[in-house]
Amino acid sequence: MTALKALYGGTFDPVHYGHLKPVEILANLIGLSKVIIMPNNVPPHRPQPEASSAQRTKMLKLAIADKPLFELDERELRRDTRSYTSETLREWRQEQGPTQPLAFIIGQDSLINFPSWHDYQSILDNAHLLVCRRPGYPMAMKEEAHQHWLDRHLTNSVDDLHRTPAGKIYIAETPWFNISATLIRERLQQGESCDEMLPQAVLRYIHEQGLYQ
Ligand SMILES: Nc1ncnc2c1ncn2[C@@H]1O[C@H](COP(=O)(O)OP(=O)(O)OP(=O)(O)O)[C@@H](O)[C@H]1O
Ligand SMILES: O=C(O)c1ccc[n+]([C@@H]2O[C@H](COP(=O)([O-])O)[C@@H](O)[C@H]2O)c1
Repeated sequence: MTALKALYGGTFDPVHYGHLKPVEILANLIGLSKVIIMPNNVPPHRPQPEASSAQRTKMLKLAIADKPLFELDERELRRDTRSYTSETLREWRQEQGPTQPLAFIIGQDSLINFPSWHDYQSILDNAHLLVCRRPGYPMAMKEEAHQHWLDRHLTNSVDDLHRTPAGKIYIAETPWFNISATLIRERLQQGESCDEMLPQAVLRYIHEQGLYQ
């Protein structure tokens, strides 16, 4: 059996424990030996981040320096156009061949908005979706047609993820972490502590660079 490979895309402005901890637990639950973190360059569905791509990448490097589970993929940083996941996964699929099991990791909030993503249907042609739970977001889709789409692709079987190349959605029983980059940026701006929310090395870098003031 070929090992399932998983890509974890995000804006990471900044990276925090709400990104890292659920995914470490997910990796244990379903047997992922690597998670490839991929910062976007031009987020498709939100304003440009406060930190530059170089600063967000540096923060990711600091966050994963002592975590061998994670490695970094900078491919989206080399594109100046919007970082559409469908394009990235098409390219990754071509590199990995048609039978390699591939997955894209998202949080529950991203799943709810997933049908608004560019060419979203094609994403499942190239990868599975692995979803981490997140507090404050519903588990049901907003529109009935999208709920049917979700139901058609849902699986509870970890074996399915490892044995098929793409096309399944797996909602993992990961714990809730009530942390967001927005909350961290707001707290830092108000001079409030964020010590428990992100790695110390990332926090030090934020202060050194004068970010989020
Ligand atoms: N606390 C969390 N629990 C589970 N998933 C999360 C959490 N925070 C972020 N994610 C997921 O990580 C991915 C990257 O998220 P992103 O970089 O936008 O972080 P964010 O905290 O949501 O940022 P912002 O507050 O700026 O919108 C997304 O798929 C998102 O759903
Ligand atoms: O392709 C799209 O249309 C699309 C729309 C929204 C988000 N994404 C991707 O989903 C990941 C999480 O997005 P975000 O904005 O929550 O950081 C990140 O890799 C984004 O580039 C992709």
